[in-house]
Amino acid sequence: MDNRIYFDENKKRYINRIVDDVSFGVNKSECLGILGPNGAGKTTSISMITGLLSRTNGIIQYNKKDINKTELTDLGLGYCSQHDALWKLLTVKETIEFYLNICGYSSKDIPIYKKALIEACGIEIHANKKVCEISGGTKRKLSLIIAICSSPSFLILDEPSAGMDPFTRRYMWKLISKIKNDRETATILTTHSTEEAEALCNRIAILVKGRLVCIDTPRSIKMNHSNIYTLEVFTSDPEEFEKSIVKEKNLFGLEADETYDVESSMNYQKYSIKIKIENIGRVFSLMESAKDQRIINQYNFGQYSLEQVFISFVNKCD
Ligand SMILES: Nc1ncnc2c1ncn2[C@@H]1O[C@H](COP(=O)(O)OP(=O)(O)OP(=O)(O)O)[C@@H](O)[C@H]1O
Repeated sequence: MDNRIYFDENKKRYINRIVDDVSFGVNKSECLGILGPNGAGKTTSISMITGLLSRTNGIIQYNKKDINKTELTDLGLGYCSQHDALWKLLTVKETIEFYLNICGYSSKDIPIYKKALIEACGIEIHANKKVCEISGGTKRKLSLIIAICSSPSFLILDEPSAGMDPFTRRYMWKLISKIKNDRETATILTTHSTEEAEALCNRIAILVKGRLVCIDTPRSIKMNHSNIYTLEVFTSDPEEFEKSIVKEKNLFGLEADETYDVESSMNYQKYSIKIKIENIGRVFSLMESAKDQRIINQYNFGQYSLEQVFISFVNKCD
């Protein structure tokens, strides 16, 4: 049995530790992305970091202030939860005014900040609509406005762009990056999207089954897997390709004890292989000649993307 599931004699019930041995820090002007599959423990981690959930072990500090010994309002924290917590019957404007009020802005300043926030998020045309009348993407933007309206030093975003179309998502990415750079905000965000993590984050922490399996810059994560390549082949005769090109010609220049992974479907083969750099030219030239001989129709050969590295981490932990 997993040692994270144990029986608590005092409470007379089983306890399941969802997140285990997770430790990291985030600097000013830095964005750390927590990347993980469904159920990895991202929201649980964020909930502990923001004090919404208690924890059994460890320390959480904001600028050396312990979260347990400091008033939440003194931490300088802005939080955007995964689920939009908005009042349906307030308008967008009224919602922003309400939060600016709570943050202590004067009645003279509120209209100025409200206008600036609405413009920054590009939601001017929705400003007078009720929350129940705006789309999911606009609700996410409004939730982000609420998180940033106190000008926080620390910004925590749980899947900020969930449910957004690619255009809105990119707009949101620009906005989050601008906040981070202009206000030197330390940001933590969770995401399933390697594209989002790469676009926004200075460092990425990969969380699988409640454990950190990797934390580094996107470039270093990819570089550490830079000897892994994928070859996609479109062919009407996969068996012939496998026999005459992969095996007989030793397509990947592998030693006798080296192997490759292959996924097959009717007209398609996908190989994942560790390749020595000196064999890369060989793959291209053998694939071009296979194309000339009509053994294959088309191919695609390249280095592992961040997404493939992420999938490989998740598969290794299965
Ligand atoms: N209140 C709860 N009681 C018991 N188990 C819970 C509770 N909340 C979450 N879990 C479990 O904790 C694990 C981690 O959930 P969590 O929501 O943190 O994952 P996540 O990485 O944020 O997932 P997703 O990407 O789907 O949002 C899951 O197995 C989930 O079933």
